[in-house]
Amino acid sequence: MKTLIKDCCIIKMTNENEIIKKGYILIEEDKISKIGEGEYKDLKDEKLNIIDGEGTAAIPGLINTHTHCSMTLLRGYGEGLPLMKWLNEKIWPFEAKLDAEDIYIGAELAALEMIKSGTTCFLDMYYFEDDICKAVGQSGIRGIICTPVIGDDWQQRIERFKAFYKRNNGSFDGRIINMLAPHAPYTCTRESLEQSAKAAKEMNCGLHIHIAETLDEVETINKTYGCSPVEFLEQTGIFENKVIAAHCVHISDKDMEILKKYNVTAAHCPQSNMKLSSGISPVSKMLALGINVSLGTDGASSNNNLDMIEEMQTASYLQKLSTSDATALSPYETLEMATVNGAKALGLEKEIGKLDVGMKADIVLIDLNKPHMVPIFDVCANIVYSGSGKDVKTVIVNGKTVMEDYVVKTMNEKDILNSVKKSVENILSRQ
Ligand SMILES: N[C@@H](CCSC[C@H]1O[C@@H](n2cnc3c(=O)[nH]cnc32)[C@H](O)[C@@H]1O)C(=O)O
Ligand SMILES: [Zn+2]
Repeated sequence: MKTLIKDCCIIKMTNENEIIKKGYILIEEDKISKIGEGEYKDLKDEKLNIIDGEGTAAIPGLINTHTHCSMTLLRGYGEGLPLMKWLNEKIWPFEAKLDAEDIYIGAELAALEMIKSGTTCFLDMYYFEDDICKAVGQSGIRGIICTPVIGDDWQQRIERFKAFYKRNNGSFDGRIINMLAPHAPYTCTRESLEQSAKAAKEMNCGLHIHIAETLDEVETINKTYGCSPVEFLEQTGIFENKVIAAHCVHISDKDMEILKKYNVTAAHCPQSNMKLSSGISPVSKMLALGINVSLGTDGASSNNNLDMIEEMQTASYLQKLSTSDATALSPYETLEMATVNGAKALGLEKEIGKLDVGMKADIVLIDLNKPHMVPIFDVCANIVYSGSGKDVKTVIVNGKTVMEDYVVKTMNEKDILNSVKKSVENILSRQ
């Protein structure tokens, strides 16, 4: 069965000037087979499932390149603290009580929230990874699910990763991919970082890590190793792999040169950085230097949601403010961070991040028939500045419709919300 989306505005993300005012997208199997202006002509010969796109804008599914999915269970928990206090005093003690079932429910909640706000692919760093793969696989979206390397049992974790990777990488029609995630330079030892780098090379997979999130971190690393977090990580061999580095807030010009040299992607998380008072990442500067910068929400408890449209708005406004330049991060450039750059970060640029013939059909329809969305002088500005995840009407991933006309088809929303309540009650009752 083929699916035709008709009469929608199409933002292909192939070129800023290539926005189709009214056109169609034809989907065959998991891919886009035709895309064009006006009406699709060969209607009569084909059996088509038709989605009326009138009054919507089609964009590539949004790509969240840094989150901890089941932290949805910690939404609103541990407010008003800076990173280290937040982790040590609130988050880590809470996480110590979670079991596989909690993580599964938290991941379902995250997937549901992502679908409803237009995210079709995300990069995740959380534990009970097998359960996360299952929840995400069943939800219909794409997930790059990592095994975290943190703490004293890092050797076992790296070994665990190898078996985990064999079990899950490429599962659910290729929608699940696995990477290894050494947590951060201040929670990993030199040896555990070196061994993570080695394992990733052996498995030919990517690495996901937090880098230079706070000044505290920079000071700690400087005291311990006499250099910056980025310089230290270069020594460990981490950057000889595909690396997605969350945050990159406190980085020097020299650090940026290193990131550029190794093609490291910086996954910018502006709302989390603002909320934990971590600082402002030099995004415009990195982009000008040719560093790939993508976008992430971070976990729901430092944000407090997984809405990538809101995140785009924050990213753009924050660069305008911090550089004193109103032209900084235009709506189109910000959309690029959440689509094209995200795909590039993950090594999936030939498959997702753009709407074009031969690309996977990961498509989001944004509702423009709303008071806050008219008039339309610049459709990208309407989406990034006037819109939010709540304007996402229809979502297609890998050719399958996971939400149509605001109704999620792959998950039972009511059941999930009930399970979350029960799960949190259980967690709080544990010692
Ligand atoms: N403690 C678990 C989970 C590690 S996953 C990643 C960890 O990153 C934590 N985390 C979430 N947001 C941030 C952040 O912004 N910076 C650093 N760590 C974070 C999160 O709470 C979680 O503990 C284990 O032993 O496997
Ligand atoms: Zn994080």
